[in-house]
Amino acid sequence: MKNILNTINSPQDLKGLSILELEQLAQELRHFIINIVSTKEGHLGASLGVVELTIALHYVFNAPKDKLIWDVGHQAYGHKILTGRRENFETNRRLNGISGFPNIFESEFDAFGTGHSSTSISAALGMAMAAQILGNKTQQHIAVIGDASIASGMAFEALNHAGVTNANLLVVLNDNAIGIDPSIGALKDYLTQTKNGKELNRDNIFEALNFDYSGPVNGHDLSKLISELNRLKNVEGPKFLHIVTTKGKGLKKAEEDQITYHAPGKFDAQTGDRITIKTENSPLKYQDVFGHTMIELAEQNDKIVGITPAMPTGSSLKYMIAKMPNRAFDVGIAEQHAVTLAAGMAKEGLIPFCNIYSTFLQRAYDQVIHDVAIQKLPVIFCLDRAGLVGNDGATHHGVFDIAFLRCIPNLLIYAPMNELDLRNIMYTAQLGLNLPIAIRYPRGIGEIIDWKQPFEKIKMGKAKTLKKGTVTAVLSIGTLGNIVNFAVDKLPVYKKEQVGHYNMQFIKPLDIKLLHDICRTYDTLLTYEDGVINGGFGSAIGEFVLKNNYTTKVKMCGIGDSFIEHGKTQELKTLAKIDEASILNTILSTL
Ligand SMILES: Cc1ncc(C[n+]2csc(CCOP(=O)(O)OP(=O)(O)O)c2C)c(N)n1
Ligand SMILES: CC(=O)[C@@H](O)[C@H](O)COP(=O)(O)O
Ligand SMILES: [Mg+2]
Repeated sequence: MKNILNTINSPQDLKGLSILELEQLAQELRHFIINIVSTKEGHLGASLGVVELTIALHYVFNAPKDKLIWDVGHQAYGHKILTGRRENFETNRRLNGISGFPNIFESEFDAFGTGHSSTSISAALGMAMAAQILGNKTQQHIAVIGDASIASGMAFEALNHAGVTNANLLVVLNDNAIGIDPSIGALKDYLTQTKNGKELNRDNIFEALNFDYSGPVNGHDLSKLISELNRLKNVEGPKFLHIVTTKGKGLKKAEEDQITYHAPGKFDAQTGDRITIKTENSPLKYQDVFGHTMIELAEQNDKIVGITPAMPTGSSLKYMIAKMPNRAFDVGIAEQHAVTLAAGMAKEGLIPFCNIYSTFLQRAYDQVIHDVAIQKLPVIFCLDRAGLVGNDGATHHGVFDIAFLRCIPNLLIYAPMNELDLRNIMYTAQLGLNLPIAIRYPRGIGEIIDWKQPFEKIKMGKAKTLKKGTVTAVLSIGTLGNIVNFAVDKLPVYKKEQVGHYNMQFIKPLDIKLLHDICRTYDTLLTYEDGVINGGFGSAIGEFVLKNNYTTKVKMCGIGDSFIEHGKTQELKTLAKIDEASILNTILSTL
């Protein structure tokens, strides 16, 4: 049989195909995605689930003239492959390769950049309203959003607004009943009832919001999808199509274990078996240290509760959710709610550990200030994925948190250098700090195999002197300090004596006494952080030096004033000059 996928270089090439040919194309597209993701890694289940939808949308609509927006964008692999990126799809998420998410700089077919969830309806509505204002009557606007993403506040805000406009907007709800972890909440229950034909005499929620609702439609039935999309194309105003799909469709293992196969790493393309590297006698991931320590602490202190907005597996709060379901909560993709929920609990005397990926906390900035910090509520924020996260790229790096949190009064900020520090700060925080604290730690494995040591209390605002010197002091924050240690070790002996290294631990409050000593001793301070230097930890040190009229030189090292793209974390560290070799060179340049 002739391969059809190889003949599709743009959606125009789909237009003349029969339904049978489109169905063949769907199978080829699935295999193509499976083959590449099995070796190059990336998000799998979501793209497999929307293969038919992707083909149907590109068959019925005319992108790039019509605007197609993929919420989160982790399901857009099929879209990328059909829109001229088949040949370089194997560079997906790699350094200098294509992005794992839609990106307006990559292709005119990517109508809007995504990565963080629940933005698609607002963006599509904005485009639809722009089209009206600009007198463009023929352009179509489609937002494709998942069942977990539509439950987020931003999506509700957009639906609420769209319903009182006559904008030409189509929202396609791709309902597979799962996010990364199973979807949660009353809306999920409602959707389940709708799918089962049991709406229990309720009005349809989406019709109540003034959308023209249709569905549920089997999202793997190409002819049904095409005929429904063709009908909706000619309906005026906001429209809502509810489709039902299976995440991971077409790969048995991915259908059976949808959580793991959201982004499974390398696997055998035929059997679906994951290729895991044996990790015996290697350190755990920071996430697992967090997850197990939560249980340990919660067993000792019954005031402790855990909160995650939709990342129980990623954050490892899943262990506590499984063991203590009444004290650990997945609240769905709801970062703002997660923060204020934690504030409410803290106000009533509970000790909430609110675990949020650094990048997703950006969503809840006002809540951190308005609901937590102003009221000095002792919420313990565990900011997972702080620093460079690697292949997810610019939308996901946790590089802004130090800069955007440092300016908030009443908030303590701490970065552990290793697992023991992480455990000890978690222990210390739950003893009672009377202030909120943000604990930032990176994605991935740590440094220490024997991490389960007895807890020790950490002194607030105290840095650790790792090594004394005479000429240059390196001031580091977090796990980057380990790389600085390696770099310092590589210095020639007579130069090594000149270099001091301080693990500052607290970005706020700074260890002022030690900083005075350091400024009196050294000619140059080198600050190292895995976050932006504009406004970050280095800026804090620079401000200290300026305020106290020291003449000490300060060189700030970290992420500069540009977005870091995708690639292996190690590659990105090298680009940002926060890898061992660059640190060594920078230190040498100051001696
Ligand atoms: C604001 C935000 N919070 C969390 C995430 C992490 N995240 C990525 S995909 C996803 C689940 C999305 O589920 P759904 O919308 O149902 O799409 P599906 O994967 O099922 O296609 C989550 C929680 C994110 N990208 N953005
Ligand atoms: C699309 C998305 O936002 C998530 O799937 C994210 O890629 C998860 O990142 P981790 O792999 O670091 O949990
Ligand atoms: Mg889903």
